[in-house]
Amino acid sequence: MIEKIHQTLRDSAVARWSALGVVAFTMLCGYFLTDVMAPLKPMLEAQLLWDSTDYGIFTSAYGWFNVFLLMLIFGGIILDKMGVRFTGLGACFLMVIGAGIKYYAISDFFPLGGQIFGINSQVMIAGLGYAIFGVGVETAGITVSKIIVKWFKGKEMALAMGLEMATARLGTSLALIITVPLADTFQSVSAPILLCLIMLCIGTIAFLVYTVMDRKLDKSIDESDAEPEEPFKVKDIWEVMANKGFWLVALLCVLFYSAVFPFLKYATDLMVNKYAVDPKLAGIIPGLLPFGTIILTPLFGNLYDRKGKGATIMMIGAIMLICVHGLFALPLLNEWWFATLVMITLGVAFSLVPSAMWPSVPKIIPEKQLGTAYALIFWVQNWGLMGVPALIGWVLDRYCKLGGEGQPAYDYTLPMIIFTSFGILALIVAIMLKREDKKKGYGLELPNIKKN
Ligand SMILES: NCCCC[C@H](NC(=O)[C@@H](N)CCCCN)C(=O)O
Repeated sequence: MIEKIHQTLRDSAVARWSALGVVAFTMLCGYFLTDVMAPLKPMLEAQLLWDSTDYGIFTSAYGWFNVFLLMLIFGGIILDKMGVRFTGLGACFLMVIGAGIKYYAISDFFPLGGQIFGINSQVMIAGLGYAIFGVGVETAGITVSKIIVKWFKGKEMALAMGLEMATARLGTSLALIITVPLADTFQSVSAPILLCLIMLCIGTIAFLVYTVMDRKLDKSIDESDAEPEEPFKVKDIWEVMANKGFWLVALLCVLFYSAVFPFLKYATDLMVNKYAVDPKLAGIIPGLLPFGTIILTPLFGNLYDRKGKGATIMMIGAIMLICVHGLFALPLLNEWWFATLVMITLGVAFSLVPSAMWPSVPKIIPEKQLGTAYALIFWVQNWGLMGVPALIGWVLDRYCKLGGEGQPAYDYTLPMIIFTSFGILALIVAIMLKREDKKKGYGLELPNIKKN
């Protein structure tokens, strides 16, 4: 009898996995647009006359509003105060608006030749759209993280987070693999962006469906005799920020992700310039990376749920990251098959760290502060997502130009040394996090599934 009183909708496996499927699809649409321009870099240079600095500026726009206008932090506070339905829908609308502006800037309707602040106006307007989209997709990301904790705490939380990331990264894979063929078929650089825009509209409808499920979950929680959650207060932000474990996760996050997502933005170009892969096929090799993580992230998440060892998993991932970028930096085996093997190894590293890092946050931070905590971590991470692509673009133009025929050719050694350094710093932070866990007893090395 008592058991029955405590039942809520999250105790239904069908309900919680369906809810996950719906929000994960929304994230897939978001990730598709996030990475759609990466394989187009050579085309943007050849057809729209962008250079690497333009591309770096555009790519860094993703974080402009999140970082400088603190939009992500506001997003986290709104999330904790207003809940997942309101915040998630708002985030979806921002993604659609941003994608629309970006499409307009890259399409044939846009008048070429202008400048804003001395920068190609097409780059700036596309950047503006990407910046608005960036606020939307990042806020959607923290909202979905909170949704997963809401449905899966004490259950298969790391597996659920792993599956959500896997689905979202399917969007990255799609972006890397189908973009160039699509642009070629329609003879237009903007065609893939239009497809993203349509997908984002469908993703928004999917989130609308989720809001119905969320309402039902809240109703079932109200009807059970579960303890009501304490409301979020502004002082909670300071509490989160005073937590050393939180800062170590945030630092690990920015260092690790700075060596992966910004790398992916240049990986197609690296394949062309270092491994002499045909530009039409070059997106396939980096496209394997998210594909690998699609299988491995849930697998490692499941391992963490059952066996624990979260802090150790993060350390192993950081070590692998160092080896991978080190191998890309070294002047050896400039062959496509070697690049493919190294990329697959990066996929393993990129599955290990996130599968353990994100589900570790609820072990360090209480649930009512989770929106704010995830938002702050994403905010710190966005400094890297914004700054590193711009830095690499500048380094390529300034120090790495080789002056190939027709298209600019680059020596990628220096950028790869920069990415390797992020890996080394990430390893140091991962070691510190393991020590802090021992001291404070967060339970990062313990399984997530609570045995009844
Ligand atoms: N439950 C946490 C999910 C985070 C997933 C993580 N995403 C991010 O870190 C985003 N801030 C950046 C997304 C950039 C997309 N190219 C992930 O591993 O995808």
